[in-house]
Amino acid sequence: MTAQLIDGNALSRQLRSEVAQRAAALTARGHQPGLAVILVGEDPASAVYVRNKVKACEDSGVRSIFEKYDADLSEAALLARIEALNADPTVHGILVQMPLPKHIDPHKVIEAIATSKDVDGYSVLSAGELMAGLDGFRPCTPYGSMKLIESTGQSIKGKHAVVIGRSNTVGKPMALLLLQANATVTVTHSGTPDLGYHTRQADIVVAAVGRANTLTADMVKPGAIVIDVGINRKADGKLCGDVDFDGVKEVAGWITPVPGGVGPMTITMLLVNTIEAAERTAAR
Ligand SMILES: Nc1nc(=O)c2c([nH]1)NC[C@@H]1CN(c3ccc(C(=O)N[C@@H](CCC(=O)O)C(=O)O)cc3)C=[N+]21
Repeated sequence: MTAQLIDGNALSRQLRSEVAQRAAALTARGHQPGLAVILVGEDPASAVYVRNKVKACEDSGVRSIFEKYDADLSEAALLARIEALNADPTVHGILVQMPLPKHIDPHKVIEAIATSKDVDGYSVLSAGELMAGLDGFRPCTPYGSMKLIESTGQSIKGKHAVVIGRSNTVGKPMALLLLQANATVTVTHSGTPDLGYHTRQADIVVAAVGRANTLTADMVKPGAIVIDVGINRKADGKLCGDVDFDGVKEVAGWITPVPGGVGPMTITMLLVNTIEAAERTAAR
């Protein structure tokens, strides 16, 4: 193994201890930060992530308000719950776990969340703020991925970063954050004919497609930083990312594992955004 492991659990512990201090300070002033987490339906993976989020809140002194609904909950009922949470001054962040059942329009739901409580950073306004270089909540997965890249100590400015995937929640905001950090950014996707042609030139690769073995050793420049956002379940039930970890770790300079890389950092940045939201309210 030539690559250094970028440990998302270790970085999370470090950042979450800062979150816990800020939460304690807010609580002492009568403003305990609160995060509402809404789960609709029985998707088993969603149940795991949501449990991890609620546990992370408890460990950091953030109050969690967990609401679980049956898959047949109506869209109107969900929107009404969001309205109530918008109006609740003890709730600083609202997260509706995706994916939602087919009969509920996720866009409508996201836009119903007050921008000041959009700690997922999924709303059109939050996306616009990121695009315009304004302060606002950044989506947690790309935000956490930036922290993982920064943790290598390597400067991002002038580096060539290649993002694989163009989703609204990861690929697109990731490209914007890398641009903001003065990287030269290439965004590739399922319609890119020769992915390796691009990734071989990359100093930083962020893989976010949701398909195992998308990035293999022959596609990586020696010494590159490789961030694996993928979460795929293998036939044996184990998790793996989009990167062929065993092959790529022999070529890359730095690499994130799955699990233990981006996943825990997604939750950490959710906590950071929630604290930020609570601090803004307390300052008013
Ligand atoms: N409104 C909304 N916000 C989200 O942030 C959101 C979402 N919906 N829907 C699904 C995705 C996925 N996601 C993960 C969070 C934590 C882990 C995580 O903790 N992963 C652990 C392993 C967990 C396991 O064992 O399955 C790790 O990588 O080490 C993974 C994935 C948040 N998402």
